[in-house]
Amino acid sequence: MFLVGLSGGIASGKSTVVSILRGLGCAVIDADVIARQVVQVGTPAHSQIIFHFGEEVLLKNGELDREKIGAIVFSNPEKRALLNSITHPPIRRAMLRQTLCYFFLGYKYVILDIPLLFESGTMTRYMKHTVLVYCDPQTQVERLIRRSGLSREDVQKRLAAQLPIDSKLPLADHVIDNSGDRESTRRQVLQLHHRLQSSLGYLPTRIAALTVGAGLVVLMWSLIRRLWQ
Ligand SMILES: Nc1ncnc2c1ncn2[C@@H]1O[C@H](COP(=O)(O)OP(=O)(O)OP(=O)(O)O)[C@@H](O)[C@H]1O
Repeated sequence: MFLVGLSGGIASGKSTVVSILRGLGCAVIDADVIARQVVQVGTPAHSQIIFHFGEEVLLKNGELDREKIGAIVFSNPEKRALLNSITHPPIRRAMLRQTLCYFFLGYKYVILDIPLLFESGTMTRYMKHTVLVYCDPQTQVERLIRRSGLSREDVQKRLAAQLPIDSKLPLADHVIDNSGDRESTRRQVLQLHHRLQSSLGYLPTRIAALTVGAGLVVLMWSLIRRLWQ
């Protein structure tokens, strides 16, 4: 099995592409969903965040006020590093657990949908392939306005706070251009899926796992034989 990192820009079409991939039966791990799960009420990360950031970052129902925490860490790199040091280890563990599940289920590749994959600089090294869901900046603005109802000015501000999507183009192994209609995107996703599915990149981990498994069986067998003798 091998890992495929998928990312894009705000409203570039990541969810659209992921839902096509899921429809094809692909294994997808959503980093955003995991990031929410690990800070749910009652989790160790939730308690640590209250300890370091105070109860003022909570909503009335005890959940974290993501907007408030976002505003704090946006302007304070130390707090951002602190928050990351609390949340990243359980996120990594959960991703690893899900990846192993898919491995044992026999999937050839697993897609990790990571919004800041290219910005993180470290995650790409674990990926055999990286995919950028691209959308030309003008279409991106129009779709974001339509989806959010924000003014053009606010949308431009949001986009300016992110790495421009064009600068991610040279960083990706594959690009799905979602600037056109949904059918064109679907065709590109199908092509990519066939390419990844027919790749032999999954063999090294399978062979390694089979070798370890066979080694364990031999070890157990010789232990049992010794006990019987
Ligand atoms: N090919 C397309 N044609 C028309 N509209 C599209 C297309 N792809 C996506 N959209 C619309 O654009 C908006 C953004 O798409 P989507 O939610 O897939 O992007 P995203 O990258 O997951 O966004 P974000 O990360 O900001 O949540 C949605 O309203 C979606 O319906």
